[in-house]
Amino acid sequence: MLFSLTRDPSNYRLRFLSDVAHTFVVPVLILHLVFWLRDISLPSSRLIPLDFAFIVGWSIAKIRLRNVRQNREARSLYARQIPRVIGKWPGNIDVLLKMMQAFKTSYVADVYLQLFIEHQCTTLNLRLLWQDTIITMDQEHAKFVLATGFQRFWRGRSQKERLETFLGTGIFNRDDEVWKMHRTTARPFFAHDRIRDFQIFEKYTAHTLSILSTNAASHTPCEVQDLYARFTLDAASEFLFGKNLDTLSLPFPVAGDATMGVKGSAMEGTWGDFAEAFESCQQNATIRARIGQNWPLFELLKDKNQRHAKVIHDWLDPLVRKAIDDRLGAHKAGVEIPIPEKTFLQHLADTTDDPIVIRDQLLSMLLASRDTTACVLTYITYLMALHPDVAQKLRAEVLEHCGPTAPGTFDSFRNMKYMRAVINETLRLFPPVPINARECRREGCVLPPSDPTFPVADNRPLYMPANTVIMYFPLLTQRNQALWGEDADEFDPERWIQPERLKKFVSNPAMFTPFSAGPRICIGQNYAYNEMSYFLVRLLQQFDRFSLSQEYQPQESLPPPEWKSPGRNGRQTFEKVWPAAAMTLYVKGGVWVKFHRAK
Ligand code: HEM
Repeated sequence: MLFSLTRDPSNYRLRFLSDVAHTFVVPVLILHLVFWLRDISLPSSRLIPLDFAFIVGWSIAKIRLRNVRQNREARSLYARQIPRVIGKWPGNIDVLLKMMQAFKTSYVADVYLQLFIEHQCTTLNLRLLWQDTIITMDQEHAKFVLATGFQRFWRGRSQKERLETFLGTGIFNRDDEVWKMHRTTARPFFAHDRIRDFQIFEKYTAHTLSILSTNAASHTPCEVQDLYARFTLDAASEFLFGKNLDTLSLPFPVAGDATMGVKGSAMEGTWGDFAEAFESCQQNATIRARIGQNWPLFELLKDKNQRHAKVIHDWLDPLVRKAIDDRLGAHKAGVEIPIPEKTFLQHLADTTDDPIVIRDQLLSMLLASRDTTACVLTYITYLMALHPDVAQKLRAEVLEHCGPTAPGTFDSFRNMKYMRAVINETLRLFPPVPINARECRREGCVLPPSDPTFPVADNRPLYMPANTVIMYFPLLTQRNQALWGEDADEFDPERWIQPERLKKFVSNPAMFTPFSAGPRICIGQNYAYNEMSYFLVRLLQQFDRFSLSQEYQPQESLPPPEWKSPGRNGRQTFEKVWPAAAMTLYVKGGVWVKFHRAK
């Protein structure tokens, strides 16, 4: 009974208390039972230290036993253990503290990259607080987890616990049958003819560009991360539930007056409340992941996502209620809307009566469509500001295929090779999901041979323990010099065009997986390419230069000087913004950019 209750991800406190009981209470009970059976009685001055010593001894024995079991299983599979980080303090507490400190100022994912370099391997066991936690930047291991060994992994309990209050039963937070049900429901809405209708993109692109034009006329910079998040949210909300949330009409952060929000700029009003809640939930989920499975210790009395989840639910619940009422009304009147004319929300309301399931699925879709696409557009704008030659070349291609006023079409996107190259190169350097995780199911397994990043002396494959989290890093794999060449950190769209360089990726597609891979590959990939291409065509028809306005960035969002100190390498030595990750990639403090109208 208790076991099944602790398996429900919303009972994370109970699960944590049960773990605590197993560690501290069970050994003491056993010890006292032995004393009682043997009729031994000790004064508490001796009993308490004895209890303590027994708990320590019990825990050490459990860890040793686990090691023995894992070694035995690894041997039986002709595999070896994943190399382990060995800190100076028990439980690698020193490593954990060092990592937590480094997270505050380090370049995105650099904490992990340094560990890989130090240990000269692409897959490592952090063993933080005696818990196995595998990290990998190995493209072969990530491919196995996501695709070829898909059946052996799932999102697992720890990920669901972290996200339950925020994403609940939505597609990102479920496995097996519920996940399949969500995917089957969503798939028809991403069919070719649905996503080739660009009217919605036109409407919200026009609104976004009118805002940019007003700012450009007064030479005022714009905070693009916030602007693009509104563009993608408004477009997605109309696409998914036929309703304009109209966040593009709400007040914007003011240049020179903006302060730091949870991720980007702080905003006010109802949009500010929603954005703050949305971003806080993502931030909390990331902090929980860093702490590991003992995070409930810090939230025993208060779930830090509860308040934020309520703000988000208050936004979505009326929409869900209306969809269910409309469906009931239509049913009574004997009206049946054909599937091609239904919105995703109407379709969801037809498949279930449960408002919570509908809301959770909507929320997952909004998260998927807003932050990811906005992230790519933000980084494209940033990179065009750093590389005016790329902006010029892209603009020339846009004018060649669409002229100065015609909208982009599906066929023109297919022919705009440079556009695709710029988008892919941005996705390579700044994948919107830069870090992700899965959990090995109840049986351990063997990972395939490592990629060629580091020489490996022992040829035996690595053993992946059961019920263990594995974190993988598309951002590190996609910047790995061993796979991409020495210029892996440079922004160079030509690598997607020059046949010799493109060959690398064509013969080894697992080195580029911004949309993930395998059965859970992104369902909105084509929608996203279309939306980004559509927007870029319109943007470049009107604007030809973009300049960063770093003087408007909040001071604490500027890249820290130590990124340029000797011994540092990679993009951090020349980055002009602070990329950071909280479920999705973003720019700390947002990006202030001046747009220059084409003559
Ligand atoms: C540049 C834009 C995008 C990128 C880079 C991206 C990336 C990803 C990635 C990496 C995953 C896998 C996450 C995981 O398994 O943990 C994913 C899943 C998903 N994406 Fe996207 N995405 C983008 C845009 C979109 C859009 C626009 C939509 C919908 C409107 C969407 C809908 C989804 C859904 C529903 C899933 C869950 C699939 C499943 O679990 O079966 N994505 N996306």
